[in-house]
Amino acid sequence: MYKILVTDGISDTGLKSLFDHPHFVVERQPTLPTVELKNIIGDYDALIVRSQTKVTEELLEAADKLRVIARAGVGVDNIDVNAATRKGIIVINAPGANTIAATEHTLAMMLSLARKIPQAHEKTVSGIWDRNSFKGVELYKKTLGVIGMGKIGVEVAKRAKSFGMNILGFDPYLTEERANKLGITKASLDIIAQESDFITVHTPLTNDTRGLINDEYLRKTKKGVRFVNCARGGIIDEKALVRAIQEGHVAGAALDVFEKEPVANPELLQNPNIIVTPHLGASTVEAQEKVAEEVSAEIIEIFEKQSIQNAVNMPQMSGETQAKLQPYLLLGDQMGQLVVQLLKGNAPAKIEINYYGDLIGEDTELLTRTLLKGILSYHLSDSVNLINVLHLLKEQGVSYNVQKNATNKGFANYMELSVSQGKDSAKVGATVLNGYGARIVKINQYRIDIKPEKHLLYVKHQDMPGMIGKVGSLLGDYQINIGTMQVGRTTIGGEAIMCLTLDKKVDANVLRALTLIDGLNEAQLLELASVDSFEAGRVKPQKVESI
Ligand SMILES: NC(=O)C1=CN([C@@H]2O[C@H](COP(=O)(O)OP(=O)(O)OC[C@H]3O[C@@H](n4cnc5c(N)ncnc54)[C@H](O)[C@@H]3O)[C@@H](O)[C@H]2O)C=CC1
Ligand SMILES: O=C(O)CCC(=O)C(=O)O
Repeated sequence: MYKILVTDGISDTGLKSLFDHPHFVVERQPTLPTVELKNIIGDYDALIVRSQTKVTEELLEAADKLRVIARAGVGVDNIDVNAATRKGIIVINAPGANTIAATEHTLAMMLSLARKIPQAHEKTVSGIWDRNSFKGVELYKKTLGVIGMGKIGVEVAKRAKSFGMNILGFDPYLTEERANKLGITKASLDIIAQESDFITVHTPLTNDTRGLINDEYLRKTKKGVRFVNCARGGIIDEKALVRAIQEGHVAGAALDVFEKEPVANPELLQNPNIIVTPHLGASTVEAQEKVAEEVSAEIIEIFEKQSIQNAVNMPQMSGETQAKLQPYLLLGDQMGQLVVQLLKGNAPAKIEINYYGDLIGEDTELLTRTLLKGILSYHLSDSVNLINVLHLLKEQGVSYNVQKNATNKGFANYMELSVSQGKDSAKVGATVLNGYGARIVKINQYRIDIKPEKHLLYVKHQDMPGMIGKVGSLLGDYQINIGTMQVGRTTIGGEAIMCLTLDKKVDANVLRALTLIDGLNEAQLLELASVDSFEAGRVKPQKVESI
């Protein structure tokens, strides 16, 4: 049974799939301050929040069982994603589920700003019939600058066009071709400043966008410009905005989000040219049901099928790429485990990953993380997962390098993993053979061909007659059945290897007996995760218990 804590106002209808699920217990709490939440968070496997609950590092320190933090919405700036990543906690969100709500709110705010609707409403309900103070402006034929042409920015632009507005768009990812398709003009921030009558921002709050609209930018804008911010407080510098409005350069602003929420700044709240709403962009019945539905479905997928779709702290990839990588994931994890054992339990200081063949055309980030996780899990066991593996590597001071090679290694696809620590090094090469599945085809300098199995015996010996028979009969004496046996050598009569798959684990006595065989230099037992303990989920190659 998994325990889910839901804080903030989240739709019950949207949470139905979790409430109805026999493996989940859902408990609700109002928005709680960190000190109170800290006392209870240790009991829960997942936490669902909107934007009010602050998921801080301090809170996460007490979250010993927590596997998933779900943001029922888009922006995750109320969650310390880095701290969650360090703890290996998956952070998911519901991108797109509230796009229409935020888009419509932006349009509502722009129209309200243009026509002074909130001010007129307030005066009318107070009993004053004033038809002179609220002359507005039209949107028709005006220029709208949209900064951030992501999901919401694009939908705002489409709707604003239907008002007869001319749209200028700025986004680092906006291409000329896409702008043409949307019927808008791709513009620089400076052009937007010089030509826009209205400017609306739709970016996340990042180091780049904090204070994007500041004194300097405002000075470049057209006199009488109006601003809308339904994205994140802080993208527009509030003090600079108030100054520009007081100076009469900016005609007004409509703000749904603030540098500090709840907003208390009287300069904003008492300015007659600034209209405000309390972060209501996503507050529609439809959006709230949808965000809750999406995160509930995703939580069920993660816990039941080990599959993650919208993790903020995991590489995003298409379903097609996930499907293509799937056959390599278990193999990648096993290669990692194998190579670190070949290093005789030393922790590697350097890791090299090389991809060849079909793999060079794929987004291999997930596979790389899987290989690295396989290595680190040998020493760090369950504390390492695909979320925190890069962080843990950095913390351990292990460097890694990934290369995609155009040269051919004789297989349609091939990956090679090398590790080193001082003078010691180890290498494993593997491929997935069409119709035959995964194969380890190289161990150190030796070519072999083995199907990865849970129990492997790796033997180094002199290349001389009778060795295979001696090893085989000794294992037989101990009632150990051999699945497959492969030999490899680089020179006739030189050092050779044997790699055997065994039906059960051999103990230290067997290893000692093996090393007494004349000509046998070394025998090492290697253990790999079995297919069952890997549970090949689409993106989660590990049972959630060991995330
Ligand atoms: N007021 C509310 O209740 C709501 C607010 N939001 C906020 O709206 C914002 C946009 O959301 P979506 O469109 O869903 O996100 P999105 O991820 O689809 O789009 C964001 C866009 O901003 C662009 N961007 C990033 N840095 C930029 C920069 N320096 N200059 C220009 N563009 C930049 C990105 O390239 C991306 O295209 C987010 O901050 C989100 O948190 C979203 C929903 C509701
Ligand atoms: O949950 C909310 O109401 C806030 C929505 C929001 O700001 C977001 O999704 O980024």
